[in-house]
Amino acid sequence: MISAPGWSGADGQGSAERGFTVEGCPSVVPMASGDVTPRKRLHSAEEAHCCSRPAPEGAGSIPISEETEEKAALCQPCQRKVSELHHSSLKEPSYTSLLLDQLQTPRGHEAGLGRCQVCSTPLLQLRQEALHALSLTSAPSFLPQPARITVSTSKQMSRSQPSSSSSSPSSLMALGERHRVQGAGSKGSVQVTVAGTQLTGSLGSVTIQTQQYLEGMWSISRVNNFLPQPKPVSGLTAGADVQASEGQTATLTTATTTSTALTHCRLRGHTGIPAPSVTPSHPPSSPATSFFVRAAQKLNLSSKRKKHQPSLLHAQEPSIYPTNFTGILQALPPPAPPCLLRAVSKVKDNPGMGKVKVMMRICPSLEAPDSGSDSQSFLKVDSRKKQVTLYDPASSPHSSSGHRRSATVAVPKIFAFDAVFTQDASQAEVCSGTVAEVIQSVVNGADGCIFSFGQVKLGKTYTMIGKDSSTQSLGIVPCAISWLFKLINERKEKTGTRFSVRVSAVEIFGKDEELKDLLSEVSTGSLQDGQSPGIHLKEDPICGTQLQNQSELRAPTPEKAAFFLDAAISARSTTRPDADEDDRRNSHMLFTLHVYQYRMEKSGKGGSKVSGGRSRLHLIDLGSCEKVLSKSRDSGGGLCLSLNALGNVIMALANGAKHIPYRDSKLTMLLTESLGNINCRTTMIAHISDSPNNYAESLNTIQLASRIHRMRKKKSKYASSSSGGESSCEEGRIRKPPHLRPFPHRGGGGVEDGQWPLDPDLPCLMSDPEYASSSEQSCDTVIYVGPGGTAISDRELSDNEGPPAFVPIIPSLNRKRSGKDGPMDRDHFFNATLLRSCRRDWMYRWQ
Ligand SMILES: Nc1ncnc2c1ncn2[C@@H]1O[C@H](COP(=O)(O)OP(=O)(O)OP(=O)(O)O)[C@@H](O)[C@H]1O
Repeated sequence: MISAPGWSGADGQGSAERGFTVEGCPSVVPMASGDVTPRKRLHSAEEAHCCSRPAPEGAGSIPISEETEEKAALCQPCQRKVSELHHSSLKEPSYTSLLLDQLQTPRGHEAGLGRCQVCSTPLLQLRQEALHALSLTSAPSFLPQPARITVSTSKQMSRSQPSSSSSSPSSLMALGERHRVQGAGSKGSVQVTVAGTQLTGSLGSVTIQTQQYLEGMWSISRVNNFLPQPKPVSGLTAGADVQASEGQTATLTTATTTSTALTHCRLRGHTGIPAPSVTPSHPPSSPATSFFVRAAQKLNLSSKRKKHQPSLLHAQEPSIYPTNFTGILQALPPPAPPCLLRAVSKVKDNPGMGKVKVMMRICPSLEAPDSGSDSQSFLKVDSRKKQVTLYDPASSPHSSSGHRRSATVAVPKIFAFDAVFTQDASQAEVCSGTVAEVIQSVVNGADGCIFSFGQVKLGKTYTMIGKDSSTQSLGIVPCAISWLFKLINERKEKTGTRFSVRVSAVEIFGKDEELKDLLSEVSTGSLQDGQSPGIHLKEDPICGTQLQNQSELRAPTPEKAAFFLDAAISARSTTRPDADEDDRRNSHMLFTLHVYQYRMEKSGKGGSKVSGGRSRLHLIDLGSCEKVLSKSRDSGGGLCLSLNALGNVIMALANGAKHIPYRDSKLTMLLTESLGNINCRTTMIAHISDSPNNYAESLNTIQLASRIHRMRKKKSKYASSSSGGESSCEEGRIRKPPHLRPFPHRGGGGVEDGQWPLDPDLPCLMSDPEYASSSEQSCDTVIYVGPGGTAISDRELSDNEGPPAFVPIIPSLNRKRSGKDGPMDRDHFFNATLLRSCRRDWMYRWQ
């Protein structure tokens, strides 16, 4: 311990704690600290010896660069002490390390070090002075003397040195202390503090200069050559992980920004040149130096990485689920097909609602390559005509597949579909060909449904979900998520409509068709609650069969919706490692995107009305049909009952049967609307194999698909549970685009005006006699209005993250009006639901 005459340790604590800046006392070397309360010291008896000079107002720290000034500020014993320390250091280099050690003494231990009884200068300061003098007289390569650290911010400079050159802002700071710039405003400093024992005897902290903080440009000051001079390098050496290799922890603190902002920083020398880099041939001279060199390299590298590949950083984030569609959608979302966005501004005729679109995907056979010629001979595709021609391999003269040839040559069977995707079709082709139109309908207010269908292991899940390994392998569900949000954003910008998207995911699994809420774990955070007891199908007299109590979680971004997809896939029973063939065959996943939308509109009489509603996009990955299409139920050993029931429903629909056996299975109950209701735009993707060995199964699938393709949907006896944008009219008669329902207007005008003033692209449906059809009478009502019918702003809306409450039709209202206006009068219905809405606590938070 160094001691000096005239030193007392009594009052050292306070000033040591507070820092070293002294305001209004030129005889004391000011030290950099923003926390100083120097006026206390001015009033002390000791400070009576000091001259008084008022500091500029607001000067947090007074930079001192003139050695003579520093000397003059000290009393004579102190000056002697400084030169004594200085000479000792010059004589014995190890003495410098000793001084540094003492300067890094934790603050709590400084109480006993004391200060000069004449001028109150702390002993620590004298040591720093000695080291500073040493640095001025030593060679530039002198490394272990970083007692002075340049700390500067533009704000500081402007305050404390309004007329001085900005190139010399410097102040002193005790090592090991964190420096906070007081009142730095928009500009501040960042200090890297190195904690740990290995740096004893060397630098403990360095402050990163933030001269161009506003521009996001950061730099580290090279202090007394602490960081090596910048040298041209051929390449950057990757810095080892600081924490791991050095056993040190680096913490970043800043007065005005968070530590994450540092990832944007660019390290530069204090002259503004590029960040210092070192060649491996110049090894760092001390652990501290090497630490900061590596830190600088690391920051520089991460900044470059971030600049060039911003999204990949996110993609690398590991998923907590087996799949990571969240990451791929965030980093590399699939480009939207041009037709998707083109249609945003061109909502005109909307044909095709009255039937299920059927597309055929031919899956490459996993068999030996020589079977390719067989495939050519039994299956021919005309993509332009969208036709598939099947030749019975048994009757083919070229057959080499072991099929027994029949005596007569069978007539080729030709089937036409809405699209045929060959073995070579990419996922992108399939997705854009199937998804775009359905999404447009959903954003326009109708329901949509896409489902895959086919025999075992033909790529149904691959088509619907795909793989998360690349954008090219994404399936329909992730693409639909990404494009739906894109379309919503376009629509939002164009029309001012506000949207909210929610997600639900349900599995029907097992031969008993159990229902499982695949998102219950996410919504409750509970692991054991995968099979929600509350989820069930409910028969509603107005809306038909509805799924009740499933989790419906808000997805403000596509990434969030993809996160729910990851969660749902993970919770699905087929993801279990012990899932067998039967499990896979009997597992159907219904992933639904619920789109809520509304907009305020001016009505003709100076009032306004709110229109909106809900539409849903059902994306269904069906299980496999194993001999499901054979004539009798008994013929299939591992028969999937759900799909058998689906086959029966489709047959009944295609044959125009009066009774459609929807209730035979939960799956068909859920698909009732999608298959039978004209208000839902449905697309089926049937899968067949290109192997002649699967001819029988392929023929069955194609025949069923063809029936569905010819089938006409009918007006449902139930009201659509969606907003019912699509008018219930016969196929071919639809001339109006799907539409949102108007809510009751405020202040006149509105519904009865028959006007739709805001969106010229959307012709008014209110004048259409078919508009007042069952489709507009939803049994689920979305609440967008507050008390008094006023619109709720984004800020006012709250979101309990729960599913929207089910708002049943009030039976009395229904009875009262049914005789006159059909099942229920439109305005009466709206008023009823609006009344309920006003009482409702929950609201949606809009994006
Ligand atoms: N077009 C394709 N391109 C590349 N791989 C494919 C393709 N179709 C299917 N596969 C692969 O074939 C395998 C089986 O596909 P998938 O699981 O999607 O079939 P599935 O019909 O859903 O099966 P299951 O009968 O079990 O429901 C998967 O590994 C999938 O990646």
